[in-house]
Amino acid sequence: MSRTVAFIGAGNMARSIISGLVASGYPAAQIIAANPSQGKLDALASEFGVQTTNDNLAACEQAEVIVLGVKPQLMAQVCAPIAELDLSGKLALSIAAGVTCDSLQSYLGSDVALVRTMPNTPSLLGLGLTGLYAPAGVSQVDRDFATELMAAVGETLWLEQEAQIDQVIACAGSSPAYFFLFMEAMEQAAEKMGVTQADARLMIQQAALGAAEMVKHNPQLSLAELRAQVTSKGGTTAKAIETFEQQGLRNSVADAMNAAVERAQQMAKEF
Ligand SMILES: NC(=O)C1=CN([C@@H]2O[C@H](COP(=O)(O)OP(=O)(O)OC[C@H]3O[C@@H](n4cnc5c(N)ncnc54)[C@H](O)[C@@H]3O)[C@@H](O)[C@H]2O)C=CC1
Ligand SMILES: O=C(O)[C@@H]1CCC=N1
Repeated sequence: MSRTVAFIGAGNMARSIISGLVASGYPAAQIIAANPSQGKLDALASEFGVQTTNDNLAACEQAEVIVLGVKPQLMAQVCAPIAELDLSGKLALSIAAGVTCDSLQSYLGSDVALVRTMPNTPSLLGLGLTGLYAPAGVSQVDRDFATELMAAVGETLWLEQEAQIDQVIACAGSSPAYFFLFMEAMEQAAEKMGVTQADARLMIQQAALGAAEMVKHNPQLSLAELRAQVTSKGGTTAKAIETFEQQGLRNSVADAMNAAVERAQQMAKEF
């Protein structure tokens, strides 16, 4: 049976998960979205038929699972009143970057079982990826429920060490934005060539979708082999790739991913 899930903070990421969950058949009546702004709640209620409230505590009392979906800097202040409730038997699932299990446990107290996750916004379409980590002592039933919940919106990856959550941030949590940036840069370059914005967007969208599907459907081929299939000797792609390599694309990507990890580590000290 589905457990009642309260989303505390119903912003971009929570909305993506809610949308994916409802699309996968999770009963909307067992999802509660709690957020201060009425506009977001009204949109969630009309789009997905979920319950809504601006009372975090009422939502947490009603729910068996509490998804903490607020910004990391608000986590301590949002958890303080929740910790006053009887949380025994409840599962808290955090989606926040840079807030450790130790911090979460200190904010919520020891009665609650904790799973720390790192999802991403493609969950909206059921195409997400969520990294999950739970401290020792969290029951298999709770681990299985967390897996079931996040598997409804995409792939799941259990992690042995909490520090691996920061790797998931760099590779999957933050990375949809890297691809959007790349596509944005391509769109701008295409427009400078005289392509209309609509045509540029369509071409880039199809190339990105097709490339991702080719990766998915050809696990036997390395990414370098897939690239080689497009790259005719002495041809156009070779020139484009040579330009990326000469301008240090690989270093830029590595620096960016390391910067994401470092920021997550820094946030873990702040929040
Ligand atoms: N956006 C993304 O791609 C991802 C975000 N995350 C994590 O998800 C969390 C939320 O991020 P976003 O959804 O991007 O931010 P957001 O700003 O869109 O959502 C946060 C929501 O919390 C609400 N809120 C503020 N104060 C509150 C309170 N006292 N009680 C209840 N709700 C309150 C805000 O009104 C807002 O709707 C962050 O901790 C972030 O690290 C994790 C993975 C990916
Ligand atoms: O930018 C952030 O901090 C959050 C975590 C991963 C994606 N968005």
